[in-house]
Amino acid sequence: MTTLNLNATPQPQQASATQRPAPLLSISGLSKRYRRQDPLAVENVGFDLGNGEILALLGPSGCGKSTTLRMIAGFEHPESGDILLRGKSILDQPPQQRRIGIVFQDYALFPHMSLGQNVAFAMRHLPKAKRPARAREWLDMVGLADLAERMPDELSGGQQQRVALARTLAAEPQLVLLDEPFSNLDAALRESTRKEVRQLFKAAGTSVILVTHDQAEALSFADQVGVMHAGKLIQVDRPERVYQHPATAFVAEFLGHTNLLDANADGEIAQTALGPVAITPATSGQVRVSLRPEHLALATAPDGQGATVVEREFRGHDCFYLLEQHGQRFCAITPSHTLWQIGEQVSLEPQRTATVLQY
Ligand SMILES: Nc1ncnc2c1ncn2[C@@H]1O[C@H](COP(=O)(O)OP(=O)(O)OP(=O)(O)O)[C@@H](O)[C@H]1O
Repeated sequence: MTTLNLNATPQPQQASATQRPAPLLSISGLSKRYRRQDPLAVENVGFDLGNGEILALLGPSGCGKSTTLRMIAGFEHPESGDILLRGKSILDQPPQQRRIGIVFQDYALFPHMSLGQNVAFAMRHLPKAKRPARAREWLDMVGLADLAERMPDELSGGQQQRVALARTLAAEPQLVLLDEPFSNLDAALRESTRKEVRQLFKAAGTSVILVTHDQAEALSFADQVGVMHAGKLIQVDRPERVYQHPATAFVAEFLGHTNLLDANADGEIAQTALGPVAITPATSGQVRVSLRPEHLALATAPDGQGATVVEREFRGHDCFYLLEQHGQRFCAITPSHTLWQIGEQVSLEPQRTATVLQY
């Protein structure tokens, strides 16, 4: 288990090139506009992906995630920028030459072929005689070797998704792109499938880019999370860093509930509507900070003092509260062993360092 030191000095958003081995994929200044009258669908996007690394591109509908993926795959051509795979530009290569595997939402197995045939179909780089045995190995890797003779319509959605992955991996791609691959699965299956698929990629050492608008999926599946908004890549960092130290109010709010507080900073402390709060990075002047609801502690306050509980959502292991103090609203999440009722007076005590946001 990783213990987060929330008071530590923030690390740079991306480690410098000298600390990291040469990336598998390096994207710089990537922009795309579909029609002249439209705004840029993707604007000046850049990031690196290391060998065996999983990156999630996360953002709301229409922010440019799929367009970025389609440019990497070669289905769209960028207006500007470059895409380097193992140090060489692939912009002039057609999709089939890029050796990039893609898994879409509708995993589209060939309905008239057995699972074994579906997987073998992807292995055109191997002699025909070797394909069935190798197909079994890939199916074994996704835990479905016993079902090689079955037809796709004889499988559950999660099993079909695993076959689609086996088929993608069987082509031995340099990089795998996943476009919302779990969104057709029901909630319980989605969680278990994505856990299995992550283990599979890690075991195979596959480099992956996942596109999703589901923050829980991005945080649990990826080694790095890139948050996109209106065509721009706002922040790329480890999941715990983007959650604990969001760069902007948009990132903070897209990754979960937060308290956005206007504050007057003086070094490592800022004055806020909740009193003095420790902040990072140290700064001075008027700032806006993000304080997560689980970083606020509640305690019973005398009548007429503190905040009033306005809403309460009991969630089993914890409880989500909406509170009002001097006309301002705050949210808090506390363990459910102690519960406050709507209308009760509580004091709000910041427990952790708040993050100074960029405007
Ligand atoms: N073929 C197209 N022609 C014109 N505009 C397009 C085309 N494809 C996407 N767009 C526009 O480009 C922008 C980015 O779309 P994109 O599909 O990349 O977003 P996204 O983040 O993947 O969204 P979603 O999560 O809904 O798939 C949107 O404004 C969209 O309407």
